[in-house]
Amino acid sequence: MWSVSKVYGSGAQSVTALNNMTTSFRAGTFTAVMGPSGSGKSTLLHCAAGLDRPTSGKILVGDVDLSTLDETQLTLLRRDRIGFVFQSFNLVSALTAEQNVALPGRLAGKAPSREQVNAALAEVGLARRGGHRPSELSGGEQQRVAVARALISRPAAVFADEPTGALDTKTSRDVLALLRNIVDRHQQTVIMVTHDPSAAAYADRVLLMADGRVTDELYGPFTAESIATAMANRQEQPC
Ligand SMILES: Nc1ncnc2c1ncn2[C@@H]1O[C@H](COP(=O)(O)OP(=O)(O)OP(=O)(O)O)[C@@H](O)[C@H]1O
Repeated sequence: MWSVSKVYGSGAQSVTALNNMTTSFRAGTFTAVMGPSGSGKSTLLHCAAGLDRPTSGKILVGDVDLSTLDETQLTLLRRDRIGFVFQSFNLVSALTAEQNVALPGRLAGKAPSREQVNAALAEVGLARRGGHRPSELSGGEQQRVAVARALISRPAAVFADEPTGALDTKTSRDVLALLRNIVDRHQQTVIMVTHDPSAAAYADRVLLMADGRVTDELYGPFTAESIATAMANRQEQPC
């Protein structure tokens, strides 16, 4: 994305969520996006994933300039090339876990086989829960169904917004290991917003944001401590 700005509202009420931001996400890598509340992390994710349009600037997914796409084309691009693991934006409540996992493929006219669906659910440890609806699953299990859905359609990029925010430590580690796995084994690209240094430690790179811009980039391998220390040091620096 190049020189991207996103302004919500207008006049005195306007909020600049992204301020001339330029960055890129290399294919087959795992990036964590961190920064204080309100720094623009979710807005970055939504714009980069084609869920929202920037006010100005250019966003390329592969060689496609998102601003040249109409709503239908944008929907198709999201369906075919992008996976989402969002807390608030997850599963279709009327469908079973199996049906949720199969849904993107079915919508794209490439319905996965029962074996593929079962293999994806087994990979996230839910082999026996395929017949259950989201309301019958815990938060962590629902999140793992969302990861299975991202695994099965093999989108080029997977966007995750606080994917472990509501999970306990053990379940968080499982979900993060799954995200790491889709990068290492399948060369998919993962972009994850998190507040948690131990979640960010699974990434190859950490983007630190403040006031709608990238203020720093850190490169792994990381530990939770190394990220926490780097963030604390930057906060202490005078502006
Ligand atoms: N729909 C909206 N209308 C008006 N302002 C908005 C809207 N969405 C976000 N903002 C504002 O844009 C700024 C960036 O928001 P964003 O959600 O991207 O931050 P964030 O870094 O993800 O924050 P958090 O860590 O709290 O989730 C904030 O000041 C927020 O209040």
